Amino acid sequence: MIVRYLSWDDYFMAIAFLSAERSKDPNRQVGACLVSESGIILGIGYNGFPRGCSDDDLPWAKKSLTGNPLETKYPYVCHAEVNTILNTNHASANGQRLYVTMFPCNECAKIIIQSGVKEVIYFVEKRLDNSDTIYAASRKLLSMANVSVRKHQPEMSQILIKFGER
Ligand SMILES: O=c1[nH]c(=O)n([C@H]2C[C@H](O)[C@@H](COP(=O)(O)O)O2)cc1CO
Ligand SMILES: [Zn+2]
Repeated sequence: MIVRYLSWDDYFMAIAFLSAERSKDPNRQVGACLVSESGIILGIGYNGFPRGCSDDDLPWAKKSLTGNPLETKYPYVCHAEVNTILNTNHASANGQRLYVTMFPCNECAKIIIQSGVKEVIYFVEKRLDNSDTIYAASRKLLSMANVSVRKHQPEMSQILIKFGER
């Protein structure tokens, strides 16, 4: 019998996808998975409001009806990459890889670089509104800091998880 098993890249990207499912952002769920050089998972995260800051008290809106930016999610939300790096359950080590469902913004790129991540593997490059500068700056910083960047090439087109007896 041939066993169908996941490649390492599909495995870690699938974990980033699964983690994204935890996000309460109604417009965009982002997930990430930080992996050591030897393939040990160091951290997992998704976009959400900071710990102790309730979704009941903060807005998920992209735009404010009154034009007040404090009535949108942007000043409050923690990006998936930042949560993942901060949630790491292990001392930092060389050669870390970060799997992300979406190409990181420039603010995340700074944190990725400073935390010692050596490679970013992303699934999609989404253009957010007026965001060209953000992604150009991100690419520039990652390249200057010698952080490799590559787009994930899935081997499996879908992974189905069924709860039940195995
Ligand atoms: O690098 C990122 N990582 C990340 O987690 N996000 C999150 C923050 C927001 O909750 C959401 C972006 O929302 P929107 O696409 O509606 O503007 O994605 C956004 C970026 C920007 O690329
Ligand atoms: Zn970001």
